[in-house]
Amino acid sequence: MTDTQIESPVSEPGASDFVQLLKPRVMSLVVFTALVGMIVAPAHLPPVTAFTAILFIALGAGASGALNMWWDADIDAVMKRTARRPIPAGKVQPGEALGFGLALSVASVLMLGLATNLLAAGLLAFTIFFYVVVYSMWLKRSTPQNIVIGGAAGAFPPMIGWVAATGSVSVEAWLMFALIFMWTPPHFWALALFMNADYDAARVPMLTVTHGKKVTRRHIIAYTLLLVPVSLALGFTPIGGMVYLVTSALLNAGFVLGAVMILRRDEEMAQADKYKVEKKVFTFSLAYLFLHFGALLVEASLRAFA
Ligand code: HEM
Ligand SMILES: CC(C)=CCC/C(C)=C/CC/C(C)=C/COP(=O)(O)OP(=O)(O)O
Repeated sequence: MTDTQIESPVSEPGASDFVQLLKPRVMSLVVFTALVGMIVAPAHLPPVTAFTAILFIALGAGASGALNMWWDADIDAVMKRTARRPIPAGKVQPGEALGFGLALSVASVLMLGLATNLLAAGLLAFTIFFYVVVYSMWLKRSTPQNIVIGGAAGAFPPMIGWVAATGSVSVEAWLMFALIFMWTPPHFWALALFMNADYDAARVPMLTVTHGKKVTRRHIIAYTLLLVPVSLALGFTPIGGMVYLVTSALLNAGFVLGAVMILRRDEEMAQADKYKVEKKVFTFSLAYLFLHFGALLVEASLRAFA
């Protein structure tokens, strides 16, 4: 982190500033995917243990968000989308965010280990490390492949949920990982197409900045096409089924269509309608992931009542 443009504190930080450090909106999808990973697993935890485990996975994810905001405060201060975050806004001091993030990281890993098992705790620790050190500190500022590799961090939560319940990793857990891993690039690049100015100003080497939007549009369709077989494959495992397969086929058709529309547009067309299609595809990407995991949940309930 460098010491650019971070205002000195204007007031005592409030609880809501610390909640913001946890990146709660992104956390919501992390918690949901972890919960589904836990519920669809073949072994089940007692309800109180399951609730405790999800709470600590959520806190671990939040802790990594706080550490990311501590490290990226200089970038966040420059970007319009992030300038009002607690550190650049001067509401929380960098040292406070660092202490908060470290304390929560240690506590969440220890507590998950005590509540469930060592492998789940180890995976949570590795995920926090991957997001903070590998993605934020290393890749984000050094390569346009940052989000492709770094996206692995966001792909671990369902596997952590699964391992918390079963104590081991399996093909289904890897496929849930692969689904999020392949989904992350089109999810992020759709957004980068209309947020490019922010990354350009902050000199973050996102693909849109280093290779331009035309190349990014091509990358979106390529990764979306790779996502299709990966997402459908889950439907043929013991946690899949017809409901999942039909849902996945429809969602994939929608995502591929969106990616094709993005590919066929140039910058002039996108600017003319204020990136309407790119914005829709970004929103659709969130629904895509949510509904895939939702369909897994439906399959689990059908099995439970069969
Ligand atoms: C390295 C990988 C990723 C990058 C670079 C990325 C980037 C972003 C960015 C920049 C936003 C806009 C946030 C805002 O408006 O403040 C966003 C939104 C979002 N992302 Fe991602 N994302 C990544 C992976 C993920 C993963 C793995 C998940 C969950 C499984 C996720 C869930 C979400 C959600 C739920 C939102 C919407 C939040 C809102 O309502 O504003 N993202 N993402
Ligand atoms: C269990 C656990 C530890 C999970 C956490 C992993 C996680 C949610 C990773 C998601 C990656 C993510 C939201 C990147 C945002 O990029 P960015 O940080 O560059 O975005 P920004 O510009 O909004 O800060």
